[in-house]
Amino acid sequence: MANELAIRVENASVYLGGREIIHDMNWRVEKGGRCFILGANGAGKTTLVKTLMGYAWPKFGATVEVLGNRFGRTNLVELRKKIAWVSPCMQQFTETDWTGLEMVLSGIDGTLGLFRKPLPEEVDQAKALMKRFRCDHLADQQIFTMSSGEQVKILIARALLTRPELVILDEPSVYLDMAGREFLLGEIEHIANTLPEVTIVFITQRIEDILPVFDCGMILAHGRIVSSGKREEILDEEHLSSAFGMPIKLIRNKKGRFWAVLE
Ligand SMILES: Nc1ncnc2c1ncn2[C@@H]1O[C@H](COP(=O)(O)OP(=O)(O)OP(=O)(O)O)[C@@H](O)[C@H]1O
Repeated sequence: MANELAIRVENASVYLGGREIIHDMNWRVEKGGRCFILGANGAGKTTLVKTLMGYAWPKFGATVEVLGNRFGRTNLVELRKKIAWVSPCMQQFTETDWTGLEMVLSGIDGTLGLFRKPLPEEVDQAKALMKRFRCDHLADQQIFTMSSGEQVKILIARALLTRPELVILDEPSVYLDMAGREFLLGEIEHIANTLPEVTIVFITQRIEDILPVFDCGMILAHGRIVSSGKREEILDEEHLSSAFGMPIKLIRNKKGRFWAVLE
């Protein structure tokens, strides 16, 4: 029997501002999969995520199915509660007087903001997650006063509070310094190793961020999948040089991570 799918996208072309941004995309991710999307600026990564969230729609004739829910026949508000999307662009919603703890707690109902009094056990869970991501000292600090890296940690803690079935990490390390990034990647690896039932999509423009636990993926360029499949097969110099439009050499470290250097 075929494995169940968490994501099924077929014949999807997405237009924004009158321009075709995603071109006739076909993509599948199995439930419990750990999948990466690598692409340069403007490749279409965020547009693809917006399509999965139902914020952007492909033209007629496409199929988008997420966690078994076929778009056009499903309640997107309910579906979004099962998806944790962590994106630096969410920070535009954080310019408020919410504190770190309130922001994390808003994850309970998948809303940006608190619309009910949380239960004591929900507060405990939120505090435990903040501790795990080393941002518990930010509980009473207003979000807009935090650094970008601190905000990202808060957003990740918030995302996990929803107990999601699908986690989309949209360039989560982009604002972090080197130590912060390595800490975050370690936590992501831990999540990937301890929550086998959760599907994780990791989006990045940095090759070195793709941990070996993300064993399959795609390289996206100009709204098209230029290669997809097993991590080891597609992260090669030829594919990467073509996707980023420059000659790239790869160095592989002992833990199986790749580092790009210019030729
Ligand atoms: N609302 C919009 N209207 C018109 N064009 C858009 C819109 N949103 C995105 N685009 C264009 O679509 C292309 C892909 O953008 P997208 O944000 O999906 O790329 P990305 O891979 O996420 O890039 P980055 O790594 O820079 O965030 C870009 O050329 C962008 O200008």
